[in-house]
Amino acid sequence: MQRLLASVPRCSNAGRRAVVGTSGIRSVSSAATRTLDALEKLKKGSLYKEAGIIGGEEVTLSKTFEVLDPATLQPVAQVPDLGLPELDRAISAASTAFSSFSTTTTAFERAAMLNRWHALVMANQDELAALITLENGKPLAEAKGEVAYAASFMSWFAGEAPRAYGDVLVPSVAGHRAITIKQPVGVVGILTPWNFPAAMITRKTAAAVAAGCSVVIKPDAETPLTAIALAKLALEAGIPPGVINVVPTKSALAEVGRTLCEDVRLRKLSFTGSTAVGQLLMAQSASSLKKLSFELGGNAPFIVFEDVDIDAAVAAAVLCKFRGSGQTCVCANRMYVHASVYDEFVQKLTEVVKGFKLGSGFDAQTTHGPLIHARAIEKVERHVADAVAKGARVEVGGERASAEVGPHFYAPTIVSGATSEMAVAREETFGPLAAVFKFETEEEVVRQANESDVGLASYVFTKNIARVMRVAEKLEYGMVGVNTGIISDCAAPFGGVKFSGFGREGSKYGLDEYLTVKAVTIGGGGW
Ligand SMILES: NC(=O)c1ccc[n+]([C@@H]2O[C@H](COP(=O)([O-])OP(=O)(O)OC[C@H]3O[C@@H](n4cnc5c(N)ncnc54)[C@H](O)[C@@H]3O)[C@@H](O)[C@H]2O)c1
Ligand SMILES: O=CCCC(=O)O
Repeated sequence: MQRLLASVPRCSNAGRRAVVGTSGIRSVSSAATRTLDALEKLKKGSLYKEAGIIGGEEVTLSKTFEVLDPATLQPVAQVPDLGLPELDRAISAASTAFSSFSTTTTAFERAAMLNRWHALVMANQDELAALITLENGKPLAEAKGEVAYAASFMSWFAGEAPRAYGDVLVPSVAGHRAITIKQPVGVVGILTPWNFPAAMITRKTAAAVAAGCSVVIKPDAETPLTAIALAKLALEAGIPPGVINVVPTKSALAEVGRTLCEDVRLRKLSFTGSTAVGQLLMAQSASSLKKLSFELGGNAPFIVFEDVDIDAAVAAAVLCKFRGSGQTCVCANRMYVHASVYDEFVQKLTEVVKGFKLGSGFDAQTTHGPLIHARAIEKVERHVADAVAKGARVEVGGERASAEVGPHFYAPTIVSGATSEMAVAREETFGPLAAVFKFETEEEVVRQANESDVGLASYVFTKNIARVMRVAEKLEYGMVGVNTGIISDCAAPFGGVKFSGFGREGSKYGLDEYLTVKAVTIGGGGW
């Protein structure tokens, strides 16, 4: 604690309110004190751990890496920087655990474990949310929502575990009988991003546990604390040691990533993150031919036709675009609005965004937190500058937030007059920039929406049911939200097409990612 306190940059104007830039967005600048208070409280609890988890044991190392609060850049933890020797131990522990877990537990027992894990996570919702806010920066209320979302995958897959049905087949060979059985795929490597420190882990891990697999999780180095806490609660819930292992690493990221791909003791890899890293992991997995599920980047179109309730479309756009300060893979990236309602939509959206309050996620007044790192800010800046240079108009924001708010804040921004020549049309911003495009016809907007190499989420707003079906069928995306900006649901399959990857998470399809189908053909007759 002393070590961390000593390196904290003290906020000279703690408690004062600031008005950000020219945008009129108000924010709060007592973040450093709030982070320290939260940290102190977390350290008194049982979930804050600076350790890897291997075979059920906490693993520490003298070599550590620093975890920062992105709102203030204060160090909030020193986590062991594990490397290949510890990864090897984790894979061994997972392999040993798999032998017994996959054969000696029934699906009902695994469901009971998942339900107990769910109960413990929800009982510790506040503490887990504080960990998420500490290392990711999202507002506490949003972090609490993420904890509930993360837990929903535990109860969902508890329900799915006993439903790993096989089939009775009708063989073409006389005298044969045949069935299929589904079996756990084996040890799974799980690589997760920083934007949902809890939910991206549980969406994969709960399905794996339901199927009877064991896992080795490599959390993002920006947000390892939540992963460690979840693994501790899994042990408390009775999930056997070695079934869930967590290997935090920073300096050995490339080697650990490569080993997770190449090691044949792992039979599956599940990754959520950027397309570029997904391509690297797929190439590295060629030699081991393991099963892969990749949920990669998006560039979501958000289409508003002229026949909608504009207030409802604006409310949905706000949630869809600015959740996590624009750092979710399903955030709207290109807003296409029909020419006849364009001005009204832009004006109403701008009014709402002007009311946002940037600041520490621990401040109850904060509506939007920081971006995760400097590269994220630079990308938003590049997209805004490019759009403005090509003729877009900044309606609100358009610049970094004032330094008083914090080093990683970008003012939530709306640009109108966006066109397909702009970088924001082709690349995912992954930040708080809403680019609004104008369109005239259904045909034109569907063509523009599909002019993307990725295909994760898409959104359509219209009251015309025939148009809903036409457009939903034509959109080259894995997910289509109709008259809603929120599509994330444990019951619905989550995943993309094209360069957004493959595989589906959550839903009745999510379990299959962790199972293999075996055909059992019985000859010999006698029946
Ligand atoms: N689909 C999502 O939920 C999601 C989440 C985070 C980031 N992204 C995408 O990534 C972009 C930028 O985010 P970023 O800067 O964190 O991206 P990044 O490509 O640097 O990292 C993404 C993830 O890949 C991991 N990673 C990086 N190199 C690796 C390697 N050699 N082996 C194994 N794992 C490796 C990182 O630890 C991180 O978890 C965004 O614009 C977005 O498109 C998507
Ligand atoms: O960012 C990736 C996941 C987003 C979600 O599950 O809502």
